[in-house]
Amino acid sequence: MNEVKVGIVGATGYTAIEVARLLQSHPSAKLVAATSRADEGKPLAEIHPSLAGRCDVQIETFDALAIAEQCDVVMCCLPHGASAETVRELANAGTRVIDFSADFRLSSVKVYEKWYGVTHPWPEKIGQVVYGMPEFFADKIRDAKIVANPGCYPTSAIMPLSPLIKAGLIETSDIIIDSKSGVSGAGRSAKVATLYCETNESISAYGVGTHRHGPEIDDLVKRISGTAVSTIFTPHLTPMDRGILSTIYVRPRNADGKNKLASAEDCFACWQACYDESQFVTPVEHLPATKHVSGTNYVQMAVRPSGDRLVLICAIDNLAKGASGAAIQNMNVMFGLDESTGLK
Ligand SMILES: NC(=O)C1=CN([C@@H]2O[C@H](COP(=O)(O)OP(=O)(O)OC[C@H]3O[C@@H](n4cnc5c(N)ncnc54)[C@H](OP(=O)(O)O)[C@@H]3O)[C@@H](O)[C@H]2O)C=CC1
Ligand SMILES: CC(=O)N[C@@H](CCC(=O)OP(=O)(O)O)C(=O)O
Repeated sequence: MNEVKVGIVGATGYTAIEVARLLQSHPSAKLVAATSRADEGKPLAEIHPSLAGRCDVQIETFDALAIAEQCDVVMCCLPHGASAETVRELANAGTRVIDFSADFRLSSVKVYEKWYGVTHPWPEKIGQVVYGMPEFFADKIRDAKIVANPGCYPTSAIMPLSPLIKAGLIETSDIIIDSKSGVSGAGRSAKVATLYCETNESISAYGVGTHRHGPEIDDLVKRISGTAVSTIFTPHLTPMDRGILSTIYVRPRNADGKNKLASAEDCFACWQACYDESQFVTPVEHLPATKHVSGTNYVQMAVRPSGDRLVLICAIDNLAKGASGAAIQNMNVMFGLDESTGLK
């Protein structure tokens, strides 16, 4: 097929620069348009100097029809709440959209409105948009007009948990997810909590019991495994640029009528079978670290016994498999390319 023409809405943020960077080495896709409200008229490379000399796209003001005319697909990199209306305008204008926000990820409007504290502008679409995790939903992504790109923390929990729940190897309640993220996860817009002086040499928990990614994890694990789960999710901000490490404490079950509890080896074998065909998800023997996957679309996961529990460790890069890498992977699936094109 012809080169896929890509636009970015919200082009001055962190996920946008990662999309632009990945597209520089994509053999079958090209960045052709970019928009932002504050920096209209400037070269994109002026906002993201690492693009100097290799990207001549100028930032435009957002106009759905103009963007749709230029692009086969638009990466909508706006904050949740602001994204849904823009996604609707783009879809109505006839282009395909990958939405980076959480506006279409959940199955229920009620749950969305409770956790996000806003009225959804396009509620009838909730539950109709495919979740952009090709490892589980590639068939629907292929023909989708709109794809809801997964959340970063949820990716690091859904991928290790779902196969184990589906195989009945672990209990569905009493799952504790302790996650740590680099500061780029909070986006580029200045917030006091993400300033250097606040984050350097310090680790802090936030959103304890209230973080909006808890319901996303439970919703997706249920959709993938067919079984309802109830998790406890606590995120932490750590002094790194990028990366997420999730440490997940679970209880093993007696699987398949066997009268012994599932072992770490059983879980590892389950992951190997589930992700046998995956080009990015890698069960590993070592304990994964964020550095092992930094700047890549890979997911590394390991399991260890500890007391009467099993401990799952999963590492991703929040800006790659946690956002822009996943979006490129989704785009590849949508346009009939090998899913790893431009990502290896
Ligand atoms: N950072 C990460 O690791 C991840 C981020 N995401 C999600 O991806 C999306 C983008 O995140 P990220 O790149 O980090 O965000 P940033 O804060 O870095 O950038 C946001 C972009 O959106 C534009 N924008 C901000 N507010 C509005 C608004 N109200 N209406 C229209 N445009 C707006 C900004 O430009 P301007 O103000 O000039 O218009 C900017 O270009 C978010 O939904 C985020 O939750 C998902 C997974 C991981
Ligand atoms: C470190 C940090 O602040 N992380 C962000 C989550 C990252 C993100 O962008 O959220 P979505 O994946 O849902 O879009 C947060 O906790 O809100």
